[in-house]
This record gives sequence, structure tokens and C-alpha cells, in this order.
Amino acid sequence: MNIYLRLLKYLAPSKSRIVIVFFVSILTSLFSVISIYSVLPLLNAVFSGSQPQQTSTNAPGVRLPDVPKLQSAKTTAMPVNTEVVFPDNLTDTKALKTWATAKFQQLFEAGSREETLLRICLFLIAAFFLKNLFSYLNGQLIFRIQTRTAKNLRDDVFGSIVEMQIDYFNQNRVGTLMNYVHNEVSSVNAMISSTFVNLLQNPFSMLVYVVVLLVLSWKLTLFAIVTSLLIFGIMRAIGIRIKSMARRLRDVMGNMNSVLQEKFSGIKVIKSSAFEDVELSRFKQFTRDYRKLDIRINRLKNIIGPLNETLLIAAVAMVLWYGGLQVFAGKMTSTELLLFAFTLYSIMGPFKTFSSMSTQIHIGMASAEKLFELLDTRPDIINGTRNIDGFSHSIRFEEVSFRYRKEPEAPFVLDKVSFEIRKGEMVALVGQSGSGKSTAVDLLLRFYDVESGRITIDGIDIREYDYKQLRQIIGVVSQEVILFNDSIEQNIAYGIRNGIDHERIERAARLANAHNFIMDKPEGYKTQVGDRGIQLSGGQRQRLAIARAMVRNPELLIFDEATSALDNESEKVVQDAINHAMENRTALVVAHRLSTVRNADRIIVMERGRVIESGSHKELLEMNGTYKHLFDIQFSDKTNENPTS
Ligand SMILES: Nc1ncnc2c1ncn2[C@@H]1O[C@H](COP(=O)(O)OP(=O)(O)OP(=O)(O)O)[C@@H](O)[C@H]1O
Repeated sequence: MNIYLRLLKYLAPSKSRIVIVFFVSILTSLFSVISIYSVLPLLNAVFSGSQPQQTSTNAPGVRLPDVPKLQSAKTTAMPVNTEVVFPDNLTDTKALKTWATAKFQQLFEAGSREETLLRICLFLIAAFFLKNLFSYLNGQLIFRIQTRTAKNLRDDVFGSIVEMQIDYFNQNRVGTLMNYVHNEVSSVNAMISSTFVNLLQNPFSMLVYVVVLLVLSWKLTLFAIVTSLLIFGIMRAIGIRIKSMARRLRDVMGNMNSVLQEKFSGIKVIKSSAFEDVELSRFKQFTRDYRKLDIRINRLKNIIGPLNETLLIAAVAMVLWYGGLQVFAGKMTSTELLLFAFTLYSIMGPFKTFSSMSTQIHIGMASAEKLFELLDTRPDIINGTRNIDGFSHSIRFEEVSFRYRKEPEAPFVLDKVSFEIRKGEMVALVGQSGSGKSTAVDLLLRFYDVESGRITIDGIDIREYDYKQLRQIIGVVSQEVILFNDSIEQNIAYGIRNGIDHERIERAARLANAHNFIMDKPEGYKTQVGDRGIQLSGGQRQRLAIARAMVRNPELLIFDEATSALDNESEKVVQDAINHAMENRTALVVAHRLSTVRNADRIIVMERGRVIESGSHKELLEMNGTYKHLFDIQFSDKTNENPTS
């Protein structure tokens, strides 16, 4: 769909406000035109009252305004009203003009010059007050429309990103994604407000101004229009250049966000390598490049204002020159010329924002294009329609092959892997680092789809199930624990939709051997864990992760290297928690340390993406193959270990 139409869709909820803005805009324009246009001839009429119609004191050929006098200068009393008749011929613009000005003047006629002047000044105040009141109202209304649009767009963008498959997050940096939600939406937002002001508020004033200009002198108007178009063209060319630079700047900014995020979360690594200075110099290089680009954009942006004004003032000056000659020639009155110049100057404001609109629109459209492209991207993982709330028999990997990179020459990360997890069983996946164990878990969770073969639950391909329901019946505890900056209670409850039931949370915490340490905290379950759970120890964080997995009472528990990041002591506590949690439950355990899986009903040994052995601990030792070899390496220095126990 056309980008403009799609943006209109976002404006649709504000349609009644837009209608109000339209009318308020007309009122604002009306009062701004009245306030400027009406007062000058009125004042002129008051002050020139003493002058005769054609006077020799004027420069040769200059005529005074062709309007009826409000009064004679010799007396402060008002003259008898001049009778103004509506012209018979409506094409006679001169007669119309005289009639309209005279009628307007009559509105202010008072008994004396002084009083007329006072009335005019009061009218001036009222007109400006009303103009500014409506302008304020309009600003408020436009801001509300704009923020609502931005909110809805931002919600949709976040909703779209959060629904993407895991691979999308592997390929896009966090900073880039943050940029979408923040900066790109903001520039669409700026475009919308600029368009509103320029398409609703300004056109009416501009139209009235142009009519005034045309009535005063079509030749001068033509001259002014040609100059304006020239300026518009120049501004547009600069706008296009700024657009492409702004896009580059935003990309660079997105990179900076990613870099900062990465550096601050990896601060321990930086500090332990004493690499602060290296990071600082890298950052300095980055900010240097950023600054250069920013200066180039700013140079262009700053040129626009002065250039615009110089060109417009040049146009006004040319008009004054040409108009002055007309006045000398008696083809135009001096008031008309003054009015023309004044109106031309007044149109500058709306015209200036109008020409800057093109830059705003260019930047905004580039962002809108990016955002709509994102909104149109559908997750690669296509959801199934079958419901699932548990399983009765087994989960099977049947000849599953998979690779992350799709190029033909890319190696398979899983190559025809087959194994089974029966209900109630504990199955372990072991093997060297990089053999594909975690990948198998990710495939079961449908973070990725298999390339060939299939994974079934009770005989049905998992691609047929609704993957959100599928993930709900699986509890995962992985090596990397992700806690949110919230209370312990909220962290455990993460993933429960229908409210927090404290009893349920406590039960899960007890199962995970976490209850006691939680109660030792000053605020118990309400204790805040800090950013990424920084206020807890590794073992405590891991036990909260187990509690979080348990709270949903999952059908299948997966432990992916859940203890590998812990020291021996914490490992023991966490391992106890795992054993406790696994009682009477189906579990898949991925482990390096073979001591943790020896009680498994079945151990699957993997090597370079293939299953090379499988059986119980005892059977595998008797096989005297890879498992036995791995076991011997791990326990060679533990003389008290009995391999067959
Ligand atoms: N997102 C990814 N994109 C590309 N390749 C990946 C990705 N994740 C893992 N790999 C590669 O896939 C292979 C299997 O990785 P996987 O994490 O499944 O192994 P693992 O057996 O769980 O290893 P470990 O025991 O060290 O966690 C490795 O060669 C790894 O480099």
C-alpha cells in the first residue's frame, strides 16, 4: 500500500480532531490576515486625512491612496459618511477594492480622529489576541494528534520486532532495533506535524495573501511567484541531500547504541583486561566520525535558513524597486505598494515553513519507508494452528538436519539427528562444545525450523502446533540467566499471564531451593534484583531461573548447561535444586559435566552434529566409546570416583 495511505491509517483515530484543526486553522489564518491587512490602510487613512487627494508635495506622479477619507484634518470631528456604493460590475477589482476598504473603514468611524485611532488599536489587539489564541489551540490539537500517531506506530513497531524469530535478533543489532522504535518514529512524527501545519494551517493564509497580492498587482505577483518557485527548487535539492546524510547519521547513531550497550554490559571484561583506554580511544574515533558527519549535515541545514531569507528578501527588494517605478509612473498608489511589500513579507513565514516541509517530508518518508518495511516483515517461523497443553507419550527428533547459514556449502550443525524423550523420562544430551546440543533445544522450542526431518510431539510435527502454546508447556533453564530489573516475585512470575499468585510463586521457589535465600533478603519476595539481577549471586540467579521455569508447572523441563557457569559450591546447591525440580517430570538435560547426568534414563552423545552413541550411563561405559573417553578425562583426577556407580 502507498506509504501516504498507510500513514493516513495511523491518523484515522484522530479524524474528529483533524476536522477541528482544519476549522481552527481557518480561524487562525483569518485573524492573522485581518490583523495585518486591515490595519495599514486604516492607519494610513487616519494619518493622511490632512493631505489633499493629489498633492504637489508628493514626488512627481505619486498618488495617495485611492480610498475615501475618514475625516478632514482641519477638524477633530468626523466628516459626514461618504456613501459607498457596491460596484455593479464585479470584475472591476478596483471598484471592489475601494468599496471593501471603505466599508471596513466605516466600521471604525467615530466622532473624532483620536477615537477612531483608539478603535483601530483596540481592534489590532483583539485581532492579534484571537489569532494567537487559535494558533495556541491549533498547536495543542496538532500535538495530540501527532503523539497519538507516534504512540500507535511505536506500539506496532515494538509488537512487530518482538514477534520476530530469534534469527532476526542474531542479524540485527540491538542499537538498530532501538533506533527503529525511537528515532525513526520521531522523524515520522516530525513529518506529520510539519505536514499538518503546512497543509492545514498555512494554505489558507497563503491563499488569502496571494489573492491580495494579485489584486494589488498581478505583474509583481508573477515576479514573486517565479522567485518563490526558484527558491523552492533550491531548497528541495538541499532537502534530498540532507535526507541521505540523515539516514547515514541515524545508522551511525544506531551503531553507537549497540556499541554502548555491548560495552556497558561487558564492563567486567573490559575492566579485567584493563582495556578502558583502548575502549576510550575506539570510542573517540567513533565520536570523531560522528561529529564530522553531523557537521556536514548541520552545514547544509544551517544554509537553508539564511539562504531562504536572503533570497526572499531579495525578492521583496526587487518588488519594492519595480513597484516603486510603478508608483512613480502613477500606476499604483504608495499604500498599495506598501501593502504589497508587507503582504509579501507576511507570506514569507508560511512559505519558509512550507519549503522546510520538503526536507521534513524527505526525512520522515525515509523513516516511514523503513518502518513499514519492518512492519511488513513476517516472522520466518510460521505458526501452526493445533492447540497443545501437554503431551502423553513422547517427543521425537526424526532425522533432523539443520544449519544456521543457508548457503549450499554451509556445514550442517545438526545432521540427521534422531532421539526420543518419553514422558516421565530424563534424557541427557552430552558432547563436546559446538556439537549442536543447544541448537537441538532451540529447534524443539521452534526458535528455528528444521531444514529436513521433523520433530514430533505425540507423533505430530511441532510445526503444526501453535508455537506460543508449545513454548508454554516447556520450562527452560539455561546457562545465561536473564533477570529483569524488578522484584524477585515478578521475576519468578514472568511468563504467567493471569495475575501473580503468591502461593504458586513460593511453591516454585521452594522446589528450586530458592525460598530460604529469598526470605533472608530484607524485603523477601519484594526485593528488587537490580539491573540484570546484579544484586544476586550467580547461584541465586540460577535458582530464580529454575523457580521461573517451575512456576508454570511445565510438561517438559530443559536444563541447558544450567550449572556450567557456577563454582563447585553453588553448583552443588543448584544441582540439588535441579534434581528436586526434575522429580516426576520429563526432562531434557544438556550438560558438559557428566556427573550431573549419570542418573539419566538415556544419554545421547553428540559429536559434530551427529548422534554417535546413546544409552544409560552404565551401557555407555560398557560400550567403551566416546562417552567412556569423555568420562575418563573428566574423572581422571578424581581418584575417589567410581565410574560405574
Ligand atoms: N546463531 C548462530 N548462528 C550461526 N552459527 C551458530 C549459531 N549458534 C550456534 N552456531 C554454531 O552451531 C554449532 C553448534 O552450536 P551449539 O551452541 O548448538 O553447540 P553446543 O553443543 O550447545 O555447544 P556448547 O556446549 O559449547 O554450548 C557451533 O559450531 C556454533 O558455532
